[in-house]
Amino acid sequence: MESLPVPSVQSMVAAEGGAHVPPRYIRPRDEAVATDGETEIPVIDFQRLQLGHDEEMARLDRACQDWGFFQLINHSVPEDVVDGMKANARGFFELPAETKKQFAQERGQLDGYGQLFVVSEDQKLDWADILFLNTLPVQNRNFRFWPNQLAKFRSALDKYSAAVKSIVDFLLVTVANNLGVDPEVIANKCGTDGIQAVRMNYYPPCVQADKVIGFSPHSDSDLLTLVLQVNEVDGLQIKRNETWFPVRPLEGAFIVNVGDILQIFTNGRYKSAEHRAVVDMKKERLSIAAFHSPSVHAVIGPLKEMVAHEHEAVYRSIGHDEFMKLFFSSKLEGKSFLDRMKKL
Ligand SMILES: O=C(O)CCC(=O)C(=O)O
Ligand SMILES: [Fe+2]
Repeated sequence: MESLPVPSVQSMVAAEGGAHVPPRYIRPRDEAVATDGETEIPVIDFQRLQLGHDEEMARLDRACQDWGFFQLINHSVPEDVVDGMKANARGFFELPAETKKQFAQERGQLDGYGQLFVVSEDQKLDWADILFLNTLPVQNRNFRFWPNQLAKFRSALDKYSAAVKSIVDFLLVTVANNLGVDPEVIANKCGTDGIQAVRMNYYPPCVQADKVIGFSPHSDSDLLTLVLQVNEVDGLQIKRNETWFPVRPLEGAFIVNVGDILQIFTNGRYKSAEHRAVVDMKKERLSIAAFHSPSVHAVIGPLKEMVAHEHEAVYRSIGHDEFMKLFFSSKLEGKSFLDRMKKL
């Protein structure tokens, strides 16, 4: 199978000492950036949700409406599971370039090492390398892309992905309760073959950090994403009212994004979060995102419970496989993809 003709940013930086940034990576950045974003971004306490605190549930509901984004503290993923995943993600990007090449994505496939959303030869590129792996349903796992050079990679990813899935399952029940929808309705969309994928992002330092983008502005296409920042270097930003807010993850917290499918399910009541990543001049940055979507057999469209008689459905309903084809064939351009799901 042919692999994608996209060079690894990491090997490019290693080869040149980062002195030269190829034009294909130079990107304009002119929007306003807030300086005090971290104080405004909602923080949700997982333990309080589990204890059924009404106030915390209401705060979650507001966070999903206003920001589509929050930090989740006091969650139940054990520290050793988080640390094991961080160590193995780092371990992957530290493998020799020749070894990483064995895991290069193949054309038309998502799994593997490379970049996502490369839809044309002349498209501008992100200053980042990724390792993308499908984790659920199990038949979606393509172990050819799971680096067996790292003895503990597989068990670390197994434990981590199972732990974050149980958090997302609980959040989705709480979300349904907040919406006044039977939690079974969302659970049935996921069924026994709900999709989970994990994406490890590596952003090398860049001498012209203000001229490149680590991750193009986008919203995630799924229901809920849990993001873990691996090292101390910040870079994630979230857009609200035309301003980018830098995110400073709280110690031990997950960053949670509402994805496009949850926006569509709720007929727009909840908003998926537009976000991007910027890079540092001197330090590398790593993050791990875990995406959670319904079964491939589910219909993606507004839940009928969310379309009251007086409201019209804002979005079309299409099969999940068709939805994914549409998403991955679109360039990452903020939230423009969702417009393609709007009813005409
Ligand atoms: O690097 C980050 O913090 C964000 C990554 C992200 O948005 C993604 O993987 O979808
Ligand atoms: Fe994202």
